[in-house]
Amino acid sequence: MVHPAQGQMVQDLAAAGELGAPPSRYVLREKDRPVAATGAVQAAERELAAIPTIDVSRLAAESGDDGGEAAKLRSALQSWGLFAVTGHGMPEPFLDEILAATREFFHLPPEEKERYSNVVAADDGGGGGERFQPEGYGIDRVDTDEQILDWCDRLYLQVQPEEERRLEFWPEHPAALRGLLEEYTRRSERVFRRVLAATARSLGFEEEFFADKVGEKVATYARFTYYPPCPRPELVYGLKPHTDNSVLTVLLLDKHVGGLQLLKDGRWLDIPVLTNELLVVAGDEIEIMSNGVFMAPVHRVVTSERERMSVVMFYQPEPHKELAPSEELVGEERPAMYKKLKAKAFGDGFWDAFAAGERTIDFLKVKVEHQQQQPEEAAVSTSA
Ligand SMILES: O=C(O)CCC(=O)C(=O)O
Ligand SMILES: [Fe+2]
Repeated sequence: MVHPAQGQMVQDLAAAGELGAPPSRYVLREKDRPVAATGAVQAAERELAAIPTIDVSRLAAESGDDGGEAAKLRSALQSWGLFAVTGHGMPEPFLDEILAATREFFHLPPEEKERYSNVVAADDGGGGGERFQPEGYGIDRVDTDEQILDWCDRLYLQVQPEEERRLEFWPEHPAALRGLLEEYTRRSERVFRRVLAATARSLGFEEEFFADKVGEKVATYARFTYYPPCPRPELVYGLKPHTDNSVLTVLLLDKHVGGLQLLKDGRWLDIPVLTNELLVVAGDEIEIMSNGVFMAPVHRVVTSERERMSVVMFYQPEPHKELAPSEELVGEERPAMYKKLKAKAFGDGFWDAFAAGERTIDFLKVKVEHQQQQPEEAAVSTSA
């Protein structure tokens, strides 16, 4: 069974024109609305985040002398949960080509994109019907009438391991897209591997510390997101607040239009538009594996009157791997903050959690409830 709203692409809505305001399905409750919309009037209220930058080429230093870059990485992950990446070795024209191909894909006629639809024939025998699957082109999963929908369409593809690729969902047009995606998959994984190794080193572990827990055949998913121009950006989310289902996420952002925001110390900050830098974000799985030393930051996307794109790579552990706080990071001072579960169970839970607007860690009740001091006791001790 597929929810009737599943078939409505945001891009088609936006293109129908004369759209005075987004339909009610997209309109946020007042308390959730992004206060600082992209209009000039509110510009003064917006706060551009001075995010840390890490040079990944320095992280590779074999001698171990990286000029303090790993220490910087640890501090960036602990205070921000994300950072801009330089030294990734990808030439700017290459990144531009990927964004251009993404734009070209989303600008194809609807019937061309529908060939890769994430609504497929139900294969449960008998009755026909359709079902939603994460892979392919469309909107994110709609579960209920009440769910407020995000102002974006996306193409979601598993790119690794290679034998898991379902090429029938890889667009044939524009012709350059497949090759670009293959090349980007290779290059982006190098960034992921380097950052993961340095993350381990920054905690005093061997470089393979996290890599072994993740496995050689990381499950990698590419998400191409298209945020159509929105007539009333202050009423909707491009993408609702969430943390990523990943160990780490590597993002290639639109070079012209901002919109990504980070929740830091209770405030939403704008991630600046980057040019030749990538962005790395810590995901739920590193939060669990590090026993909360690194926390996945909550982020969201706000829209504007201009279209926007991003190409995002999610790196997840091999599905059969156990996801758990690393023993070396658990002790009397720091008891295990998360329960053990299979990487696949966590990954599957993400989609239910995302549709419900919750963090997977909360939705699946992965946090361990530690005995807290009772409020009465606290009151007694302070008044004594
Ligand atoms: O489009 C963006 O800037 C961010 C997208 C994002 O957070 C995601 O795909 O998980
Ligand atoms: Fe995200």
